[in-house]
Amino acid sequence: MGIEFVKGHGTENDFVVLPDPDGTLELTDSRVRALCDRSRGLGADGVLRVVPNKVFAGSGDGWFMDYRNADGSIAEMCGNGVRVFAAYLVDAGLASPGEFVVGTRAGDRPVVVHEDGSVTVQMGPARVTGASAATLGGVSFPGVAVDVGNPHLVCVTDVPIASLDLAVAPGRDQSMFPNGVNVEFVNVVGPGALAMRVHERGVGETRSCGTGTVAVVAARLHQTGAVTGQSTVDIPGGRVAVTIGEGESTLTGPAVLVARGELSDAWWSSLGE
Ligand SMILES: N[C@@H](CCC[C@H](N)C(=O)O)C(=O)O
Repeated sequence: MGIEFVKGHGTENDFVVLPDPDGTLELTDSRVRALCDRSRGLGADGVLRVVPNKVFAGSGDGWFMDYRNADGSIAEMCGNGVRVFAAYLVDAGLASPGEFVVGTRAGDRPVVVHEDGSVTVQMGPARVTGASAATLGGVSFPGVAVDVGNPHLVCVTDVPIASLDLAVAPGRDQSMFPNGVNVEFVNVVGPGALAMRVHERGVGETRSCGTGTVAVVAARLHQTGAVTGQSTVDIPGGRVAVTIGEGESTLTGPAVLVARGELSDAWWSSLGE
């Protein structure tokens, strides 16, 4: 019997979900790259391995989201991924609708799966850590560095984001972001309304980044001298709502399960370990 998978997305940031209740799946970097490849695999921005906390961490109840970027690298947190992960747990009967907690490398993330299928995630603190700049096409974009468990550089600009070429990774200050960074370009489109495009570390341009949307709202509030507030964020894949509180943030948006199936054993084995 092949390995079970589910395909899903959150505002078109898409994932292959791999249930691994015994923690026995050999999820190598090369297997992640093959799964995420849109020509030779299923195609996705990342992989969400579903493993019990007690298997992953040796203790605890509930489930751990073992997130991998499309290039096989590990990231601390994924805001769209955790919504899809929560929707999968409910759909699979592994959690009840309503409130529960998902384990991540950035810490526990309480989630609420709503009746309409949207999911609210308590994303933890969004910490402004400094100022930096991204370069794109020879142009320097001043930015605000924000840590949402993973690193972000938020560049609010008057240049229309639709005009930017994000096919290549923006340049960054290597000493400030030695492990890479997710870079967001943001236009202010109204009071409490932002629009964003993102180049994700380990992936490339994606149609949405949940941690990125939290980072841009925190950065925009910081620029305007505010500590708390809320905003919608439009991304190419849809819209999410973000609230920044004192030392806490929440993200609400859709989570869609698209398909389920089995990986071919022969294909999986051919990828090696
Ligand atoms: N798409 C995600 C972020 C995934 C991790 C990121 N690429 C990183 O390396 O930090 C999201 O929705 O937050």
